Amino acid sequence: MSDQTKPILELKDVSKTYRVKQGLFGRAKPLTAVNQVSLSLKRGEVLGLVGESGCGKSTLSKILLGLEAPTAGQVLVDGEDIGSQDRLSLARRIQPIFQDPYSSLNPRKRIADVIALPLVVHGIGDHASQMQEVRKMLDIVGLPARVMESYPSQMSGGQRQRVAIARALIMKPEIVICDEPTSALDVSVQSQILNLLGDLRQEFGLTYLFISHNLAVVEHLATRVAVMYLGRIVEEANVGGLFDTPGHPYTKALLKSVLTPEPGLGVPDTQLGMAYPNPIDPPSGCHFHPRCPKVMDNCKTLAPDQVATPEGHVECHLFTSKETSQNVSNPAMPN
Ligand SMILES: Nc1ncnc2c1ncn2[C@@H]1O[C@H](COP(=O)(O)OP(=O)(O)OP(=O)(O)O)[C@@H](O)[C@H]1O
Repeated sequence: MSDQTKPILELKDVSKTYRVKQGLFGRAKPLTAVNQVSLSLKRGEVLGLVGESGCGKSTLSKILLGLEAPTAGQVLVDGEDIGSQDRLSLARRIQPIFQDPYSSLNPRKRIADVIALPLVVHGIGDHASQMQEVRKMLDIVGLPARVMESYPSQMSGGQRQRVAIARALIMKPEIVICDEPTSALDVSVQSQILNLLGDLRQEFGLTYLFISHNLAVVEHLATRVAVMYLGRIVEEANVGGLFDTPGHPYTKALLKSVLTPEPGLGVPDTQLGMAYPNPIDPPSGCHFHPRCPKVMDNCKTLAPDQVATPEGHVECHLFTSKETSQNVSNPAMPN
């Protein structure tokens, strides 16, 4: 039996830099989408990864699924580097559920074939046993067996997301990367899918990386939360701590955005004024400083170090600066 206390998923200083050409004759410039990210998930944990559009969430999920190679750093599953694993063993360990089930399901395939696809691709079982597995999975996700003959276009958004969940679980993975799994759904259907994901986690002991720009959705499922800004994890904490005593000014802005109307829709309205920076030309010092309501002089020139907090860690000069030394007795709460 595997060691339950050891991390099942570990990212060690993972970075991804693309070379991006600007204009027809421009020279390619580096764009760092993921910048020295370290994360660790224990079996059964749900780590929520939150941040605005463009912060690097999807790039990180592609790295975890083996769809992109990191430029630097290591991803370990059960202590093994994913770079050294073949596609089948990786697929047996990590499976994705994407945002828009319509575009991630082949519209020309019957639901039975959509769900069986991972088994077919990896040559697992014969047709009869694959169809038996599909029936089992449909039952698990709460769909009747008769939908096997249907096509994605004949199903509702919620039903399609159940199909996507069945397809992910048919490989009996240990880890599921849920990339905005409810953002494309009506608010009423969102909670049904979140409840289903919660139940499945209990039943199968799954570990989730739950990616979302919506903290309200993350609060529903996550045990811990990592907040990402311009490729870096700027704060990580247990879910209760992050919501009760957020440390980073960016986390506070994201939390305020949860209170805006229609929390499930669109990108968060962070009320931070300036637009999100372009990662091809990141601000100096702390990348958040041009938008930060608490900006200090050293924020403009110095990148903040990671500081431990009672709940996790944070990267912000408010936690290290002499200007806030009066708060050092409670480093989670500079005002
Ligand atoms: N293949 C690529 N080539 C060049 N730049 C890329 C590539 N993929 C992503 N990027 C850039 O990397 C940054 C992070 O993108 P990413 O899609 O990971 O962010 P995100 O947080 O998932 O955003 P969204 O929620 O909109 O999907 C963006 O500036 C994006 O333009």
